[in-house]
Amino acid sequence: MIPFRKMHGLGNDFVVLDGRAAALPVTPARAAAVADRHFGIGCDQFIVMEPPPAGSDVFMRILNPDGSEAGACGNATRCIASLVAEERGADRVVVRTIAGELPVERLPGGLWRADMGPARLGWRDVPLAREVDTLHVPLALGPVSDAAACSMGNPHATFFVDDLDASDVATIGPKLEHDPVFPDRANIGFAQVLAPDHIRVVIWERGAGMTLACGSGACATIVNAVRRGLTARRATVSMPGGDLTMEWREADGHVLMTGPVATAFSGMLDLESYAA
Ligand SMILES: N[C@@H](CCC[C@H](N)C(=O)O)C(=O)O
Repeated sequence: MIPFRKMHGLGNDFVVLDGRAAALPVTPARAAAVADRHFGIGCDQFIVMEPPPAGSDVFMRILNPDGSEAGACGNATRCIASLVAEERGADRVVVRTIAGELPVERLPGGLWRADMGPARLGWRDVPLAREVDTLHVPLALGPVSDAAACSMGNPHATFFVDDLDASDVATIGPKLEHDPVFPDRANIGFAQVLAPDHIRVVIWERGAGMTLACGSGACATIVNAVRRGLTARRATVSMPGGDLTMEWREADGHVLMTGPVATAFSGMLDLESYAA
């Protein structure tokens, strides 16, 4: 039996395993089975803490409920950083993912600020299947068109809409996720600018579906909104699960994300009882 912790950031929820002391028998199929909300524990992402490479405090492996691996998960970055920081009595830790190093610091009021790294804006970075302007990707389905794309260590596309409540994200999102223009698929955001410092967004997550919040999606939203001249570099990004405070820093192009972390419960998991 393996101890697990169920955490979330704004309702974007995670099963967290600690594989730092010894390797765990994690496979994509087992992660998918545990993430299943009816036959497993249920989560948006299955997270494994692994020994830290040099220069970082923990390695965070991110698996989606379909078993695919992701390079970034903003909400889990804050959660895992908070665990390691508590262990060490530290206020600042560096989380490493397959996409890079993410420094995270504790702020007053139970908040954590993650430096999510630079937004990558080239078509090969996203990646897109062919050379197109990432600020105006020629992609349209039903009522939405003209996506803005970027990478936050994982691929994102944002559609700016006039009325988010009229957008059928759950129907359109999966089709856009699998559009051939995204060779690695993509997380799809539907964003409504409310004010120069406030955006609402709902994200259809690659490999996961509808989630209450997506940290890397909030990063992509502010980046694409600024690139389109729709908002300032600092803004609140509101999602169904709550708000993140975002900044796309001018000096170095890094995206800073501030928000809460929470543990819902912990328990023991018989991982090997799931088919590998
Ligand atoms: N919930 C995450 C993003 C998780 C990964 C994503 N589904 C992908 O495959 O890229 C976040 O908070 O950023």
